[in-house]
Amino acid sequence: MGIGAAEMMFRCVFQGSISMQDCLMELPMCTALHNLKGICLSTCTSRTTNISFPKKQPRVIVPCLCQLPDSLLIFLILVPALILAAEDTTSITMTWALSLLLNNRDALNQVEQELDIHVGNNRLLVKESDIKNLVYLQSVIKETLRLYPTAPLSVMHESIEDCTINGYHVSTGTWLIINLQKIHRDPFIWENPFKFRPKRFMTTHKNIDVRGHNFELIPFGSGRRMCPGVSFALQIMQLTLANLLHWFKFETPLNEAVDMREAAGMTSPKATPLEVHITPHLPTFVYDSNN
Ligand code: HEM
Repeated sequence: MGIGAAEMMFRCVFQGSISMQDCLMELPMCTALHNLKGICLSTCTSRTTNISFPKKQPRVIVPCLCQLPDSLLIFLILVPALILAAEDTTSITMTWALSLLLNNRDALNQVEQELDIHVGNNRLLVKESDIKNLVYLQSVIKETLRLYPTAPLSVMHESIEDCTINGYHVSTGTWLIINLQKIHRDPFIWENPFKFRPKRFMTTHKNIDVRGHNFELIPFGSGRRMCPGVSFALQIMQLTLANLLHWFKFETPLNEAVDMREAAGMTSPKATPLEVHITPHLPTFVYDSNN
């Protein structure tokens, strides 16, 4: 595939530079989609030919979508879009969190201690109700999202009317790209901005959260188009990371530092795969139990 499916959708939705048909041609070929793709392609072709687009407007996806039946819309567009938006982002963030912890063994020890205290080593599952007690782990996730926001340049927005922000005139139709990573590493806001210090969210930045209210930390964006998956993402990441670190002891091969180089793209995955050695962390009988 010359261009990623996500990027295709992006260009289709935001720039109108690629038609919906081309965009759908690039969707991943999972079995369900393979069968449904043909239906959608023909549906789109027949439906879009009768749509008249305003002359000056680029051809965008929304008018096409509005004409699809709801069920088709959900299965062909919303479900893949949600999978695209949800899968990469959470797995990339968890990989960075684990990498940061492996390069900062004190922090890793602290997470393990917290789990020992609040979950204990005679219980297998960390439950949702445990998360409120795992404040250090929550801070680890926040600090990871600060240093490695999954969408470092967020998502492009376009102003729909002239406005003035902080004395700067912004005309209608201006494209706005926010450099989240730059804001998250601003030395005027964050002391030692490049250091991994989860504790800052328990002390100096205790009241800063990631839900779009504090503009110094907006990995999920802010305002009416901010990420609707924020609560789900935080819950999944906290629960998954807590369980992984509770079940296993993580180490790097030969105890080497993890390579923290980032790959380029709309999202920012690690440039190289994360390799770890895992060994059981709990007594054997706990793994045999179901609790
Ligand atoms: C670490 C996890 C995640 C991060 C960092 C993240 C980040 C973002 C960002 C920065 C945006 C753009 C906001 C803007 O335009 O200002 C966005 C949009 C979006 N996200 Fe997430 N996201 C994550 C997980 C998820 C999950 C789990 C879901 C779904 C279950 C999801 C669904 C969406 C959708 C549907 C949009 C588009 C919203 C719109 O345009 O109105 N995201 N996300």
